Amino acid sequence: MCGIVGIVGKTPVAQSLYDGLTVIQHRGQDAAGIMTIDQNMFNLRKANGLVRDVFHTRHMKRLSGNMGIGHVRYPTAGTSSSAEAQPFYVNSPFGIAFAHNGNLTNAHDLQEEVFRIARRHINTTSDSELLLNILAHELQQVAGLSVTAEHIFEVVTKVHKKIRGAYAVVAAIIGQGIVAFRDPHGIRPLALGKRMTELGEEWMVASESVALDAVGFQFIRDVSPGEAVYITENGELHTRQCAENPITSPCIFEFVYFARPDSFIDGISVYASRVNMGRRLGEKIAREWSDLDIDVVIPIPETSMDVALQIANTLELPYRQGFVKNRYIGRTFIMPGQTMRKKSVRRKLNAISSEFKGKNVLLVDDSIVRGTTSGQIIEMARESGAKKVYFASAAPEIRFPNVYGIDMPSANELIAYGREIDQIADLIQADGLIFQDITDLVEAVREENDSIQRFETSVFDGNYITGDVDQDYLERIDISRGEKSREAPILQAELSNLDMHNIDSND
Ligand SMILES: O=P(O)(O)OC[C@H]1O[C@H](OP(=O)(O)OP(=O)(O)O)[C@H](O)[C@@H]1O
Ligand SMILES: NC(=O)CC[C@H](N)C(=O)O
Ligand SMILES: [Mg+2]
Repeated sequence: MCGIVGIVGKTPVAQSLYDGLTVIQHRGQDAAGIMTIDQNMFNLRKANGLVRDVFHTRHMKRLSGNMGIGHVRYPTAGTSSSAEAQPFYVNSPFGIAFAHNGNLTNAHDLQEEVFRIARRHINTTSDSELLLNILAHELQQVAGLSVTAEHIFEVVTKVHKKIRGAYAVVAAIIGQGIVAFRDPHGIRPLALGKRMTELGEEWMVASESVALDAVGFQFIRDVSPGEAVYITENGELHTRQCAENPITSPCIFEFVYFARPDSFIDGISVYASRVNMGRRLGEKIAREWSDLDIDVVIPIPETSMDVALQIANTLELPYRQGFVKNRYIGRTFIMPGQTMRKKSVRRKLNAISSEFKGKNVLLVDDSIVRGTTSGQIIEMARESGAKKVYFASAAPEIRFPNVYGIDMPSANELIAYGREIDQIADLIQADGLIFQDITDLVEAVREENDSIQRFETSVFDGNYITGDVDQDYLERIDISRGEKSREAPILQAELSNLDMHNIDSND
């Protein structure tokens, strides 16, 4: 679920890009990068790691210039190699730096086309490098010695026709400006903001509005699904709808888990949607478990806290913090590899025994995906002396792989795949287990903006809105990206031999 930022400023932008990336760090913990443009030169720093570890003072000094883009990566295609960290770069036409959040579903077909039609070489297995080369090829076809807004809109229109899947993109074209666009379904989010300075207007795009807040940009609006935004290096804004049939269908998992609660996506407060999820799930618990003897509601930090508090309010039960989160450990779900995810749960969360001893507890999480967290947390609650442990999930059962930028390529890894609720409860050792209904989840989010008719809900119902995902496709990604394929260390080592950058991004 990577995060992207881009700024066209009047003064150096590196610090704002850095600060913007730190507040969307929750979208990707594997790699980070910033590319700026100064006097007709790109400056790049990217590497594996968190934002605070990748950029040191010496890198920040090198990232001069008033225009630039940044990325935090959560790999959902290709490998975790630093060669696939973003931004990516191509030298023609003009020189383009590029960052992408999402996942293409027709990357396989495009790969061949890029070589056959454009004679372009892709040096990684990243779908984002592919997308950059398609964009570059189309720009090459239309632009002369400079780029106009018309060129950009023509190019994005063509790109929409060629590629399928989820993409929110920002690209900086040297000597010209920054272009940003969102796929015609608007699966991944993208917000536009403005900052007034004495020297004039500065513009920023970012995956989440919270990144704009953090660096003093005022949220203007979401980039519409299918729309392209072009900001010239002088700060003129041009926008146009470039998709023939845009249908707003944002990914519902952004609201369940990915986005920060203080962000607004497509006019919806992520926080308010989570409170609604809590209310609706609380009502379901009251309806279906009226005879249950719950003493206390306890959240599983961090994302479920807003939901759990509302469940407690709805059920008129006490809400207590039974687990303490180690603030130096990030999100476990977006870590690569099941071994690392499993180990991290206990390092990340520790129980306060007194909150469990002799009590019947209702544990609340935003979602149960592989069951890594819930299984271990229930064990911890019992070790701490809980009498009974009930479990509630603010999202419905996740039974289908994700192909749009969440790393769940294989149904077999999902604990709810092929299982009924009581079988899942047995596996995680819960005394009772309840999931939100899909209609309630959708309505909880829609309550905040009922003009949105549809959400991307494939992980719950197997309905892939881009219309190009069939069983064959799912089997292919299962083989290429499933847990087994990632356990092949040779592949990783071989690929890191190809860590080549034509701009210095190292120390
Ligand atoms: O069933 P699983 O495969 O364990 O996945 C679901 C869990 O992973 C996420 O937490 P995470 O630790 O990533 O982040 P958080 O601190 O934001 O809750 C999510 O909030 C659930 O707790
Ligand atoms: N989660 C994402 O947005 C990832 C972007 C891209 N598919 C990558 O793997 O680098
Ligand atoms: Mg969690």
